[in-house]
Amino acid sequence: MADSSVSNDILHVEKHVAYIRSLDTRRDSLEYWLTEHLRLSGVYWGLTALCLLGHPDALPRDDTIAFVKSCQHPCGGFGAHPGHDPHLLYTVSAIQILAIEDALDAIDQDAVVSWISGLQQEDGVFAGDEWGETDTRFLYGAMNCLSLLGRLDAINVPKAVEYVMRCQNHDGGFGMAPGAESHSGQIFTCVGALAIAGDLERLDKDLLGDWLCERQLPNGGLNGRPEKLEDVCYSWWVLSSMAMIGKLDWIDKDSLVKFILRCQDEEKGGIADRPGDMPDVFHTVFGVAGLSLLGYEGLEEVDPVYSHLSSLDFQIAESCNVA
Ligand SMILES: CN(C(=O)[C@H](Cc1cnc[nH]1)NC(=O)OCc1ccccc1)[C@@H](Cc1ccccc1)C(=O)N[C@@H](Cc1c[nH]c2ccccc12)C(=O)NO
Ligand SMILES: [Zn+2]
Repeated sequence: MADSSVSNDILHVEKHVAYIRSLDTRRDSLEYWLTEHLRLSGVYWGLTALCLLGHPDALPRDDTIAFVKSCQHPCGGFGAHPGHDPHLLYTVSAIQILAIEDALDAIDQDAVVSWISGLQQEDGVFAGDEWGETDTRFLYGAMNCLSLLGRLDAINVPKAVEYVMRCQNHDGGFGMAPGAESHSGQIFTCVGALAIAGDLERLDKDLLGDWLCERQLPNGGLNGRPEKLEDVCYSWWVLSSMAMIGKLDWIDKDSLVKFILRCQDEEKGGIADRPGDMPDVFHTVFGVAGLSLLGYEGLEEVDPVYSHLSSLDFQIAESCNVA
């Protein structure tokens, strides 16, 4: 039960740090074992949240790097956990963790690069693994990874951009494939891919900005598609896309900040998808990242393209001028 004495009009930084640090110790919880298939992403979410909250050293750096290394397969790709098959989703998380820890030289980078470039299809899109399912999420993941490694030269970027533009809908949004319905998450991946490729000018920014700001509901939260419920993580996918196209001021920032703060569990720490629900590390990182983008004081700056610390920009800038 929410303790009425604790207010939810401020960010309870220390509670969230303690919540994240407690995650790895709760091996008794069913949730811990049910999320093994997401573990490497979970480490990325926890580490990024701690960095944005100003506590980068709260997770043991050497253990984190050792865990990431233990997930890499000889083929170069990473699984979500030792023994899990390699997939682009978890390879993205692995490279983002190592970039944040400034430990990219701890892994076989050439193997990662050749595995990712091997996933690009004729039409420019990427498969998530050798089973061949394609999605703009994987195209963005490949661009994110390779630009962090300074190896965008290893893939056909113009072909990837051409595929993304084929996914643009008449409402200005993007879906997971050509003709698929506009969806805030897929918009984030398509706009992020164009940003990394340096091709943002190909977007219809006003039409897309209209679609994105219509995601904001009277309660201040944002949803992922028309008629859907508000959700903290969708607030992030919409907000970061708005930031990338320079239309952040089209959002009512004050009511969104209040919505995210209401989603906190002010006793146990952590942020949920909407007020009153159980918090999890995924919504915690995207809630904090959203507050950072909205300029909430005391938070480290977040990079909307890579959804992690903007202090890594020097690396990204270098790799981008490779494109
Ligand atoms: C697999 N995931 C999802 O499907 C979530 C589920 C959800 C949470 N709240 C409402 N639904 N949905 C989600 O991430 O949708 C956003 C999205 C969708 C497509 C593309 C990009 C972002 C979540 C995990 C999860 C599952 C269940 C409950 C809470 C979190 C997830 O891992 N999302 C991925 C989506 C994603 C973001 N960037 C990417 C780049 C490449 C590939 C995937 C992603 C992620 O954030 N990776 O770091
Ligand atoms: Zn969510």
